[in-house]
Amino acid sequence: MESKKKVVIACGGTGGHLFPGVAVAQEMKRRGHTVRLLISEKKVDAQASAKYGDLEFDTVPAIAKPATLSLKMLPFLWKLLKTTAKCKGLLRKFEADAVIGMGGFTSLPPVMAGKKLGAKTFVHDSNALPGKANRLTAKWCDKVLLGVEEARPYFPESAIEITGTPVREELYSLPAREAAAEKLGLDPTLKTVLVMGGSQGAKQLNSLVVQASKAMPDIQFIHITGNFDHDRVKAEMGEHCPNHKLIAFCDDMPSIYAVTDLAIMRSGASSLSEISYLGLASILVPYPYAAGDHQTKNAEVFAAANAAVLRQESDLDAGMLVADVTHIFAKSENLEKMSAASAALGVKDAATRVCTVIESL
Ligand SMILES: CC(=O)N[C@H]1[C@@H](OP(=O)(O)OP(=O)(O)OC[C@H]2O[C@@H](n3ccc(=O)[nH]c3=O)[C@H](O)[C@@H]2O)O[C@H](CO)[C@@H](O)[C@@H]1O
Repeated sequence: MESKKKVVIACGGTGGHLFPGVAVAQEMKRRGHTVRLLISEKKVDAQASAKYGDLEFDTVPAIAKPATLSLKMLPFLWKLLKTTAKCKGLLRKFEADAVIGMGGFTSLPPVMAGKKLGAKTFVHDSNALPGKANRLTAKWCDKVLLGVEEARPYFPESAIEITGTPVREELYSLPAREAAAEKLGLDPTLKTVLVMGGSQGAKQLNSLVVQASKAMPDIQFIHITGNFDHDRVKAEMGEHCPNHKLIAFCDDMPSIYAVTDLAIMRSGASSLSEISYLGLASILVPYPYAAGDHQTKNAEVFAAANAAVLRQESDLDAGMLVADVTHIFAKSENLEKMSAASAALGVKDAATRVCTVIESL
């Protein structure tokens, strides 16, 4: 019989790391393993993990490496060592057999601690252009699990497993559109556009969508602004916008996706794994300041497959957004083709694939 393992999943820092970590935890638990998630002390992690009361979380300090070699490296290295020592304590107490880091420098100390204690170590990277922390960690960990083929050239071939990026189990089956629309205060019969800015800010995109929606009164918009930008967008929208609903942060993505016909969003890897899992069409506007412009690389995968329209924020105006949305909705076959292309990029069994690799070592 398969031996049961104790697995630590390091997934702090942003929703893009946390939610795939939750997805892995849910599947490992379902298979009878014991799991513990390490997240950061940031508010965003506390907010995003709050609804997963059946999972066990510990916090470790968030670590960010300075962009350039400077004196700032000294406090970074000190924090790295201190946090690794703290992680060693947590891992010893938990008697971890395996540690998987879901990306970002916040994942580095737990995986380093796991390596020092002789646990099996893994990193998962969901992006087409992998992050620096994962490229560093991959040099000495047992397996590198990738969300997309495009990341393959950045890692040692012998360590690679292509798994896709897991989505949380509540997305496996969505509520009915009518029920979800009622819950969200929307009209289920109207074409519905989801706007999702991502964790790092989408001020300009948020403003452009507000202008664009005013020109498309027959289409309804459900717009996640991010906590930081909600009041500004609300003020900008003004009083009478019956077709445009704002949410600061949503802890019920299944309902949101159940009513979505088209998404206008950043191209963070986790959001992309979700829309492809669900076969949703999109207009992608990469976050312009993402490290190495990796969101453009993510979006290019979707645009090349005709699953999405790719627009750079610097070139975009409200008129272009109106034209894109109008064109996509003009014929049902436009949306159907994009949706089918999106679904073809989705990896339905990503959680199973990740867990099978962890179990195999
Ligand atoms: C700016 C930046 O560098 N962001 C990076 C960050 O993702 P970042 O956290 O910005 O964004 P992602 O799109 O990857 O993930 C967002 C996640 O949050 C969820 N969500 C979002 C809004 C909300 O109200 N409720 C909610 O649950 C989404 O469903 C999704 O699961 O890590 C990703 C994975 O390495 C990268 O691809 C992104 O480029």
